[in-house]
Amino acid sequence: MMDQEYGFVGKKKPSNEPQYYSKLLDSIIQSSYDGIYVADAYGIGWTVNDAYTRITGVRKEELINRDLRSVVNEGIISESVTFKVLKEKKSVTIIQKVKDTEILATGSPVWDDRGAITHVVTNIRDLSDLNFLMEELNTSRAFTEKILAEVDELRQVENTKWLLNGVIAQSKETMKAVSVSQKVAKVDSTVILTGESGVGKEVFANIIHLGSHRADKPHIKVNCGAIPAQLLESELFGYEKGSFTGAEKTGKAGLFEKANEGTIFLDEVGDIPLDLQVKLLRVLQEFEVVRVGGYQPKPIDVRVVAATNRNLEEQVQKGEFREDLFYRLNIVPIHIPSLRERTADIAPLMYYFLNNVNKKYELNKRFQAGVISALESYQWPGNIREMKNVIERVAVTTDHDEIDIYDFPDQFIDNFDPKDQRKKTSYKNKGLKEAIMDVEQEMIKSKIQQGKTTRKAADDLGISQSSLVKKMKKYQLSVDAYIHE
Ligand SMILES: Nc1ncnc2c1ncn2[C@@H]1O[C@H](COP(=O)(O)OP(=O)(O)OP(=O)(O)O)[C@@H](O)[C@H]1O
Repeated sequence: MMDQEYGFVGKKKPSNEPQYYSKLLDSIIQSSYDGIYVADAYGIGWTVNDAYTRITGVRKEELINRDLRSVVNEGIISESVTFKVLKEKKSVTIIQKVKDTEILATGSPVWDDRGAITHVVTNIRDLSDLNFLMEELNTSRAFTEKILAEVDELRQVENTKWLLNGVIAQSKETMKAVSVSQKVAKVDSTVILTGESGVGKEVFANIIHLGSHRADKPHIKVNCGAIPAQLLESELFGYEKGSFTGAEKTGKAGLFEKANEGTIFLDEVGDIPLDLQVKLLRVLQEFEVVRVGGYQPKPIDVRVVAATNRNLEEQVQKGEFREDLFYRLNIVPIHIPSLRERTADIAPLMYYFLNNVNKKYELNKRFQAGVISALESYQWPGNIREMKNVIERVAVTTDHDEIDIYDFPDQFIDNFDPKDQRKKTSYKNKGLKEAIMDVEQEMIKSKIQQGKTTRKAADDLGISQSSLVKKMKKYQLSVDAYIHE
């Protein structure tokens, strides 16, 4: 059965003769890819394989039956691992020089039944082979690191896309504010966002919080102007039990405490009454809060982002805002321009809000040609908030799908000058190039206004999707605000 298992059936069984094993051992030693050299307990060379000669260039006759001491003395090998093994009575690995080749030599003792060393088997490897492998490993490690860094970068870009998802930034002015916000998000400096009501200061506060290391910690938003002055202190800093009538029995943590480890967004900071401003200044200086009715300061780790639509410098001059608090808040000021100052954002914002309403209410509304340019010249006193609301209102109240300028409230129509519109589309006073560009822009706008995807619009216009996207960029028609399938 065993014979069958091992494939000896019909063949000659291996001999038990010592010569047979000696031959077998020799062929095992010869078949090794590593160099093998065996010496006896006296340091006399016993056998050596061809790989040893291949690696070191030392011929068999220089080693076999020769005392290793003389081999070392003749400088054939730099030092003997065999003698080290014989001395230390254990396996030893050294780096050895054999005829100018650096090799890694591992010597291992062979023991007899009485515990004496009879031979030392030395296994050698060319270090240049190993160095080569090491280099390859390092190269492949460096390559892997590069790939990982690229993956990280891509992930970062993805995160940025996600972060900016829903934030339209087409104009240079808005892009600059976005880029400063993203930079400042990485550090803990106090930021003050300034700009008229409805320009998107809260949107920028979100960019800062979400881009910071505090992104998964609380983001507490306080509209300081909306909370009655007498309540604001206890809202911001909390109160101890029984500190005033109507207070919760257990006391209450303030918004600063709730924002611990995260970000607190102090909207309308210019509305904070003077007496509270002192307390806020202390918090910003010491980073600790004392609850109303309490004495014990509590340390807090909060990043402060403030916003105001007032002119704080003017308020300081009038004595309505503390100068020291102003400088504390004004570490990184970011001004968000009004919509009038960034007209390049108007068209993409309009499409963006109309798309949102269409999706939300399953509508199919689109702007009639001319509506966008009329709205571009509107003054937008209420900024983006006004635009968002008016587009939603017009989209849901009109019966027809094509939104006309006359569907907008009166102040928009008052602003709309049809003669001016005609002038805009009259090419008489223009050069050929300019007139062609105007027609091109008008045609693209009108296709896009029909709510078409860039692919469909490109088909209709008889150009490729990529050249449509290029042209949209050229005419500053936001590409991101449109659908691309
Ligand atoms: N760049 C933008 N892209 C898309 N939507 C925006 C953008 N900026 C603002 N909005 C939208 O406009 C509206 C008003 O923005 P937000 O509340 O941030 O303005 P604000 O400056 O903080 O106003 P206030 O001074 O009154 O607090 C919000 O619905 C917001 O989502």
